[in-house]
Amino acid sequence: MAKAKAKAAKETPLMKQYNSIKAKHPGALLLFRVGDFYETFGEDAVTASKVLDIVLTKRANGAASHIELAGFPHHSLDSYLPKLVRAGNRVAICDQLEDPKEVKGIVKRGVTELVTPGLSFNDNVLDKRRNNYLASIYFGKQDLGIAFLDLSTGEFMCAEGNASYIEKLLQSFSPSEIIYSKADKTKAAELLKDDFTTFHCEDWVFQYDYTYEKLTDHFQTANLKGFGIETLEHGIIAAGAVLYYLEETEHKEVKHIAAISRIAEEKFVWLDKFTIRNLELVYPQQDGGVPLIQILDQTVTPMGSRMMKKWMVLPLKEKAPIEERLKVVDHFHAEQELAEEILSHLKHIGDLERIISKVAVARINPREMNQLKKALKSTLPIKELLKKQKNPSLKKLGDQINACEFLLEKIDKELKEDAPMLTHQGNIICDGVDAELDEYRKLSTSGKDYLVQIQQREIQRTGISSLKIAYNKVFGYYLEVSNTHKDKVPAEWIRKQTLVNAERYITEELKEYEDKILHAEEKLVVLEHKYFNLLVQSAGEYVTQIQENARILATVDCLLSFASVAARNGYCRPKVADTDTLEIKDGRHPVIEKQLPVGEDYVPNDIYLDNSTQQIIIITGPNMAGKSALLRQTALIVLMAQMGSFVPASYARIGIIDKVFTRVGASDNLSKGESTFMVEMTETASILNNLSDRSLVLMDEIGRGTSTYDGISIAWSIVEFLHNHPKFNAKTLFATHYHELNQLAEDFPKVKNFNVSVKEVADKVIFMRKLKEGGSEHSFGIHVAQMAGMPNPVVLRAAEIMGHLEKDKDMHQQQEKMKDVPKNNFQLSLFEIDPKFKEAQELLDSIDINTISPVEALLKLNEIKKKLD
Ligand SMILES: Nc1ncnc2c1ncn2[C@@H]1O[C@H](COP(=O)(O)OP(=O)(O)OP(=O)(O)O)[C@@H](O)[C@H]1O
Repeated sequence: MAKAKAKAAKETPLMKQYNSIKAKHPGALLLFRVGDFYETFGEDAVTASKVLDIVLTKRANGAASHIELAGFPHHSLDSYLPKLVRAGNRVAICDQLEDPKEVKGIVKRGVTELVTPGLSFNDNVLDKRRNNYLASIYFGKQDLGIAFLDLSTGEFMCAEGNASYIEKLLQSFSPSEIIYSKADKTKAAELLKDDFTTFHCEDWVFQYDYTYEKLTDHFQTANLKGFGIETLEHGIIAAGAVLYYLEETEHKEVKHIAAISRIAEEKFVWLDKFTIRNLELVYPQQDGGVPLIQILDQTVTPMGSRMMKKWMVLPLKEKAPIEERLKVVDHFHAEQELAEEILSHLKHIGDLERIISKVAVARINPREMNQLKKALKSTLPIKELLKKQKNPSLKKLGDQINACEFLLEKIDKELKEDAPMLTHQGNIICDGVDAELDEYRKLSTSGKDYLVQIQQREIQRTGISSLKIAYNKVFGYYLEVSNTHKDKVPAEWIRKQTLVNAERYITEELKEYEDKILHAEEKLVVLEHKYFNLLVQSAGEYVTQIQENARILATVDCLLSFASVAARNGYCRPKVADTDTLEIKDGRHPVIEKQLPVGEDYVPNDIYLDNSTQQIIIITGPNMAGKSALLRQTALIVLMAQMGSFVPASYARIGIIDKVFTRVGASDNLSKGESTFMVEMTETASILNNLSDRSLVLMDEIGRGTSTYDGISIAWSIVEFLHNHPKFNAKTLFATHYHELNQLAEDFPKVKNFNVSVKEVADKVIFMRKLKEGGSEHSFGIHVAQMAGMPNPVVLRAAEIMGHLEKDKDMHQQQEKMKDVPKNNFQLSLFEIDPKFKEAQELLDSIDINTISPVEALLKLNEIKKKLD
């Protein structure tokens, strides 16, 4: 203790101040403003020098010792800060809170912002085409609450549900940072693995009353009913914690967060986390892969691109909104000229959504304000064009746009077109806004001319032909008179200095101008700053309207993108219906068809599925035949249709799907210590436990990860389960190498066999890629091995072994054997499927038939009925 005190006493005052600020922000790298530099000390300096590649030095810390030091000029903050944040650091920016010129001794300093990966306004930290979400998770007893905030756009949402729903949302929104309560460290680690940057807050933050109040205080509402989240207890806790975290990180100006919404689970197709990944909707599974979004996203504004990402992970499942989107796409598709014209204006809009957020938090710079003007200017013609359309949705969108003409005019009148980025550079405000400002500007630019005028006038008045006006630091501007003209100096001039050949004078007029000139620049900066801030304030009144404009423009951008992609790629408008049939004619894979070598055409295929005659299709065919492509393209066509996009097919009738499950391809969990087979079974189990009557299930090579017999048996029993399910007829595409599974179609009427055809010509396989009815007889693995360039001896030897095995009785009779599988062996126990059946069974078991009265029996029956409802 005494030692620490002695050490503290020896520290320089600056380091004392540093240490006290640093102690308040544990876990953050502190950028400490000293003069024109941001300095880092100690371990922070070591980190900063490594991440930023700047020099690490040592500095004497009073008599205490030496300390590491690394710094950079303050104007480089914008380029260095993103690097620090992207390297996973939380960065506290500590600024000087007083003007050093006006303070004796040490200036007051304080943290003005804590930039974390999930909370940033900095354009260099943010990716234009992606939302930057901070997530907050509350672990309830059973369910979890979750909230997402994009501080850069003001978008704020919450939801609650079981762990798998939360996982799905995390996968969909991929937040840059997640906060949770300290007490839930273990649960969080289990849920989040190492996949996210996390931060834990104190436990007391995650309390219902506190968080509820935080939200109502922020939104200035009596309750949360208007946002539709009043009953989301867990969601509220998570969302309130986000607001606490904003305060903790010094984000106090957040009025652009004007609302919170519920992520309406019931409106969107359920895509489990494997499916979003397996179908490569927004991220490729492997480096260099192409996700679907790359094909569909031809948006021209950043907010359009961000909205597109949301549409991709949240496809709709209600007919009306899907139809609404499709009709607009159809309209743009038919009216290419209109589409082109709107696009030409949209291209000038820029990131209106993020710019208006910057207005709300007063972080906008003059150049961005000009971008806002440009955006408003381009909004107007878009509004007019939309209003003129016959399509009612477009008309409505046009009406909803607020052109903010008053603001546009104001910016136009007050802000200089070529205003620089930084306010202290001046040249921001137009002439005519303020007379005082105009005068200072005149003085600062033409001040020297005034001096020349004075000089000329005085030469004429006094006859001192060699009269000069000059400047020095000691007494400012002066008149210099050579000794020959000394006697002509007027009486009112004040002599300041005598040189060998000349004398120097000042005059009252000169001093007045000097004062004006010298301070003009300074005052100009202050006044420009003032009028710019007033302009920002005026724009601040339009935040909600412009946020709404941004949303509308983003929607139009996405729909235009769908239309242009459809035109470019020959897609057709799907028919969506509330039926249970799925019919696709000449379907193609939207990504693979783009990647085929020149001259090779994608072979289109038909798919038909329904719940009563053809519920499950077993697709056999050799490796490389195109089975996986077919499975994926079916799901992608369904999802594209339900996003509101046209689809790669000649005809598509989509009975709306509410859940898509995929068990496709090898998983990448191997590195996390789970075997391929275990992963496969976990994913399959999750599918079978979550089915619905409108599900689309894709299973590719189930059972590949284990021995043949195991694999066939598991695959067989899964198909039986899906077929015999007492409640749900999930439409299923089942791709397999095991031609033995073709036997299933004999026993189960809703199972049909198809194969992706190949031709064998002179010992070679030609892939026809055509889906045909019927099973296939054998596999073609050896031919594919040959195609892959396997050395010939290996191929020949494999063929030899195969011939030998085929002779083997047991193997040869496999297919025969499958015929003898005990029939209807599955007898799905109702009670295993749904817990409510179990409860009903328990009630039944508890009845003693011998003693129960008729009335009691009726009551019991009623109770059982209720349980099963
Ligand atoms: N309909 C098609 N038209 C043209 N090319 C196709 C078609 N379907 C697939 N292909 C091409 O064939 C390749 C292999 O297809 P896919 O992966 O679907 O085969 P597979 O039968 O699932 O094979 P495996 O059993 O080895 O996984 C694809 O990458 C694609 O390039």
